[in-house]
This record gives sequence, structure tokens and C-alpha cells, in this order.
Amino acid sequence: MSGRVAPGLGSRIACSAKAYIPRRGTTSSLLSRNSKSSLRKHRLAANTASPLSAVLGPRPLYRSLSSRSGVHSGRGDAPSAERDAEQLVLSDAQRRTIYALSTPPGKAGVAVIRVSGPDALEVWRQVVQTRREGKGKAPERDPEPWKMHRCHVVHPRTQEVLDDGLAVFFKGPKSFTTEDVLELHVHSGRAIISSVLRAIACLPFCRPAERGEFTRRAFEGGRLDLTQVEGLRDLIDAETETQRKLALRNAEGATRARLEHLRKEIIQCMALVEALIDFGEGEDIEEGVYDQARERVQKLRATIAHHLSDNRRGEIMRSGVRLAIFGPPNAGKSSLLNFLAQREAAIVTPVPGTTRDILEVSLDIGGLPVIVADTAGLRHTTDVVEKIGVERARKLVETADIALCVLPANELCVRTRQGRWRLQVPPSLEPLLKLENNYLLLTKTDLLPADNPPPLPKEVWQISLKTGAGTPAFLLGLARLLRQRFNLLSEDGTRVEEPLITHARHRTHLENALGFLDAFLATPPEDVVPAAEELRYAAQAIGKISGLIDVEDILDAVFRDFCIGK
Ligand SMILES: Nc1nc2c(ncn2[C@@H]2O[C@H](COP(=O)(O)OP(=O)(O)OP(=O)(O)O)[C@@H](O)[C@H]2O)c(=O)[nH]1
Ligand SMILES: [K+]
Ligand SMILES: [Mg+2]
Repeated sequence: MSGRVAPGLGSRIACSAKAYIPRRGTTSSLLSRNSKSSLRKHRLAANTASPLSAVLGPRPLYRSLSSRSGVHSGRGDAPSAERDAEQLVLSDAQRRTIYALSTPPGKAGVAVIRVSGPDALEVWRQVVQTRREGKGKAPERDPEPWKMHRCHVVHPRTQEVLDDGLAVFFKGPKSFTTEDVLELHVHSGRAIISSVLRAIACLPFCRPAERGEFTRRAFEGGRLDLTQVEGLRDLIDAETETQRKLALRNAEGATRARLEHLRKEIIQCMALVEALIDFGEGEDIEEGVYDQARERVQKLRATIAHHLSDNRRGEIMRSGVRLAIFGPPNAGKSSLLNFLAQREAAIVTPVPGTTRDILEVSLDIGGLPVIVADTAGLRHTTDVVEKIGVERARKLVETADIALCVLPANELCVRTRQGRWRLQVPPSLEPLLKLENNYLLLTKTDLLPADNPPPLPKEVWQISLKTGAGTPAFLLGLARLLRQRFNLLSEDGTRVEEPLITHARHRTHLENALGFLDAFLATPPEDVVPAAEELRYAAQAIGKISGLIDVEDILDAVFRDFCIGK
């Protein structure tokens, strides 16, 4: 099965009708009947939805809706009442009961086969025989939900016992997908798993799940928003403590709540401006309403700008800090990589120009995910292959989150005429060393003259990979530096502000929102209608992060990376 999730589903999930109905007693009540109708007229002309459309009704926000009307895309393509009604009818094919192995295939103690959909209970009736049943016992009963049952898993046609295991039935909506869910816990072995899957496949109302389809149904059921879905995926992928913490926060809905707070605030500002459209300042409503809205938007703007200027901490933490090792040939770069990786990952020889390509190793340094890259020694060369390597190395250093310039101490320490020692950095490296994220590491300190050694700069790490001198201090210092720059905890263990943005996708939408807020602030006060529109777009941009609005285009991208059974 390809990476696509539930073909066709994406275009059919539209915002539910509820998502477009303002809650009673909120902003809508600010407007009189007349003003509402004139507003509506304006909107029809502008072919946009109500600015209040972003005010949400009670959950569930995401319904699995079938519609032939296709995608709502772009700015405010308001679904008509007819379309909404049509959307409430589910297509049977779409809502079929799905099943998949949810644990990795192979030999292990337990394998979990998950079934979700309207016929999950029927699947239970057909393949699960609880141990109290059998000859002469009471007839089959439906399971007590949310309780593990010891059972035989049987073939629905032949009644052959396939395995002895456990089964649990989750009654929707109190389940992962919000549908009825059945989990079969059987022994994990190739033959057992395939026989159980084949048995379920016999049932005409079931079909195999697509990648991420269980999670997608949880999203459609309103149980998870997109930031939670992403968090769940990151949680499964997490390899370090920091990644796990960050992902769990997203999965548990902390990001969802923070974004929702921002969005609601924008909507409230919008309601203030809206109220002016028909009343006009100084008429029925309070003086200074517009100024009040502007002031609040200015604050919001500052908050969003603050989140955006986070040095991409959240994104870097999620994907790993990209650390580049660079320097002249034979400086000991590959030796350093091997030391950090604790294995012979790169080739090390006394021949300058040994490394030509970029070699990356993922490591856990002080609890942080770090992708360490070894590069070709930087030097002028006529060798075609090495030239490409040097070019790649330069590019990598420029784009890395952090870079270590490795220099052999013995070669760079030169004696001046006055007999003093001086550190001489090759002029070709100077521009790279000036980059903000680059740090210096002197290696091969064992080769410095033993008698009267040159004084090395204190602020620069110095190590010998031959004797190990200086390596503990270097490792501690590197871990501290990484934590200072990227961690969620500061050095003294107190919590620093957690980055709101953990995905490039979030950043894009927040940047858009900021743009719309700026456009609002730049609009002259007399242009109330376009000003209100800018605020609506800003709210929509934030809604897109959670998937509240116009989600179709991003759904596939989010669910694609899940495995089948999740
Ligand atoms: N004495 C001493 N030798 C070292 C040290 N670190 C590395 N070397 C030696 O220096 C030589 C070059 O090491 P590499 O790790 O291949 O250096 P490199 O910077 O990766 O070299 P290129 O890939 O050719 O650019 C090897 O013979 C290493 O054994 C050290 O701390 N002390
Ligand atoms: K070398
Ligand atoms: Mg090398």
C-alpha cells in the first residue's frame, strides 16, 4: 500500500456544519437582525464566509462527513446549508470496519490486532469465544466493554481455534478512534498473525486499514486535533528524552490549548470590529471599541512574533540538532566522530583528504538528539571528487544548527620571532569561524612540545584523542552548550519557556497569521469591513494548525508517515 491515507477521504472531510455556527450568547448577539443581514449581503458580494464562522460550536469539531462537493480551499469558501446536510450522510464504503496488526510483525510475546468501525462488535461475535463458552455452556454474550477477556480466537467459518489469547472491546466513543474498537491480543508469530488476519478478512464488512487510518478516525471523531496527531507520531518516533517530552506535550493537547487561546482572542477582536460595521462608533455601542480591538491585536501580534523568534528550538529538538564537524584535512575530524559515536563509523588514516563525503551519525548527547556530521577536510584541491566533498562540507557548515571547527593544536601553534607561542588559524577558515553557531576545538594536544608547551586559549576546548586528555571536559561542555541553546530545561533544572512551534507547518501558518494581523493594523479605521476580514484570515491561519479549518490539503501530509495499524 502506498503512503496515501484513505484515498478520497481527505476531500470529503469538510468542516462540520457546527464549526460555522456561532455559539449562542457570543459575538452574534452583538449584532442586530438588520445589521446581520447587511453583513451577509456584504459577504455574499465578497464571496466569503461569515467572520463569525470561526467561532466554534461544541465538540466534536471534526465529523467524518461525506460530500460530493469536494474541497473547501482557500479563503472562506463557505459551505452552504444544503452542502452541510449532504455532508452529514456517511458513505458506507468509507465507514467500513477496518482492521490491522498494530504491533510490529515478527516473533514476540504478544501481537495486537486492532479492529475499528461500526461492525467491531460483530467481529467479536464471529471470531472471539470467551473461555466460559463452548459446549454445554450458556450461549454467547456480548462482551463487557473496556474489560480484558480470556478467549479463543476462532475462524468465523470453520470455528477452528487459531490461538488462545485476550480480547477487549472498547465501546465508542470511549475508544481511541471514537468508534467501536476491538483489540485481539494473540501470540506474536507469523502463522498466528496471518491466520487471524485472514479470518477477519473473510468477514465481508471488514477491510484492511490504510496507513494511519486509526489515528485519522480519531481525528475525524474530534478526539485529536492535528497537533495531537503530530505529537502522537513524534512520540512513536522519539529516540531521546527531550523528544519524548516535547511529543507528549503535543499529544496531550497542550499545544492545541495554546493555539486555541490565540485563535479565540483574535475572534474576540474580530467581533469588536464587526460590531462597528453596522452600528458605527458612537452610536449604539461603546466609544473606543476600535481602539480597544487595535490594542488587543497589537498584543496578540507581539505574542505571535515572540513565538516565531524562538530560534526554531522546538523544530530542532524534534528533528535533532544538526552538528557539523569541519576543519582542515587530517585535523582529526573523523577520529572525533568515531569518539563521539563510540565506534569506527568513519575511516581514519594519516592520509590528508581521507573523508570526502558527508557521514552522519545520530547520537544522544546529554539527552538531546544530535545528528553529528563528519565532512571532508577544507582545502584547495584539483581532485574532482574531493572538490565536490569540500563544497558539500562548506554548505553543510553554513546550514548546520551548530558547527565544531576542529584544528590540530600542534600545527597551528607557531612561535613568533619574540619566542612566544601564537595560535594561527588558516585564513580560509576565518569566515566560517565568524558564524554565530561555530565553536573551536583543538585536537592532538599530545603532539605539543612537552617542555614549555604553548599557552592555549582557555575558552577553546582542547583534547587529545590519543591520550584522552581533555575529553571529559569537552563532552560536558558540549552537552551543556547544546542544552543551553536547544533544551527545554535550563541548566539549573528550572523550566524555560517551552517552544510553541515544533513543526515547520506550524511556523508557516503562524507567519501567515502575523501577516494578516499586520494588514489589520495597517488598515485605516474607516475601512472596517476589510479590517474585519484580515482578522478572520488571521484566525483561520491559526485554525489550520489544529486542522479546524481547510484541513484537506494537509491531512495526507500529516497521516502519511504513520505505519499501518496506528
Ligand atoms: N597524536 C594524535 N593523533 C591523532 C589525534 N586525533 C587523530 N589523530 C590522527 O590523525 C590522523 C588523521 O585523523 P583523521 O581523523 O582521519 O583526520 P580527518 O580530519 O578526518 O582527516 P581528513 O578526513 O583527511 O580530512 C590519523 O592518523 C589519526 O590517528 C590525536 O588526538 N592525537
Ligand atoms: K585523514
Ligand atoms: Mg576524515
